[in-house]
Amino acid sequence: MKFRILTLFPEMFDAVTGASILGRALSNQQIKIECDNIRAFSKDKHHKVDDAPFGGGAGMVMKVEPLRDALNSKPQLPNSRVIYLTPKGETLKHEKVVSLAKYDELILVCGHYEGVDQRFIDRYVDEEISIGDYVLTGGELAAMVVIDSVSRMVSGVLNNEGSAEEESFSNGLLEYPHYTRPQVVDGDEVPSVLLSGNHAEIEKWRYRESVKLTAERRPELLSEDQKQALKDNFIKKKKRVEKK
Ligand SMILES: Nc1nonc1C(=O)NC1CCNCC1
Repeated sequence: MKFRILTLFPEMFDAVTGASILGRALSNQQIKIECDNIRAFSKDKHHKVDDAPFGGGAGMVMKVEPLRDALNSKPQLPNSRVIYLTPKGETLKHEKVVSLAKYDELILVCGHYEGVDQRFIDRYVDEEISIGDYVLTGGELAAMVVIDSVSRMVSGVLNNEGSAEEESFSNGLLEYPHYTRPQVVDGDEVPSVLLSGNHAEIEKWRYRESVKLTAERRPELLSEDQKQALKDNFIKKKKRVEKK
């Protein structure tokens, strides 16, 4: 199993490679860990990898180009999977760990700041995974959890150590999609409402996107009112379509 990590802090992974079980698995070449520093792929003279969000709001968003160029800097193995670590992702559970262990290569994308431009996710990410419903300062620790839990499934890595228990939990809505400059990249555009400057509309759009995304991925997180609002909205849209 090869783990490739796209990160701004490769030095953080020294913590994993020195650990006992994983350290042994590395020296036995049962697993391989390779870090690519995203900042090295910024073409900006200040090595910028982030920018302000379209539509306003707090924080910064990671740009598409440095991430894309870091990902494309090496060929992917035939049986490879690109995973973005984010609270919006599917919560990592045992079944998922087992299924990830079947790949030859996992490419783990570690975000920072408010998140990553949605267009990178849409075009390059195979799967979004969360290690739990809390917010970390960066995706690196989540990547280490994936490396640790999946490595345990690689035959020969665990001699006779016990197996772990994982539980999931849930609260709140999933975040709306993020976008930042440039306005068009690889032909992909930013939703026009975010360029409107109409903060009331932007706020409504962001809430609707959060409820829509949560309904798709974590319906158990929705309150009864939110479920009813989605149903009402669906019926209204259906009636509008039928009238046309
Ligand atoms: N929980 C999480 N499971 O995977 N990643 C998680 C996370 O909190 N990522 C941060 C989200 C805010 N931006 C920096 C990264």
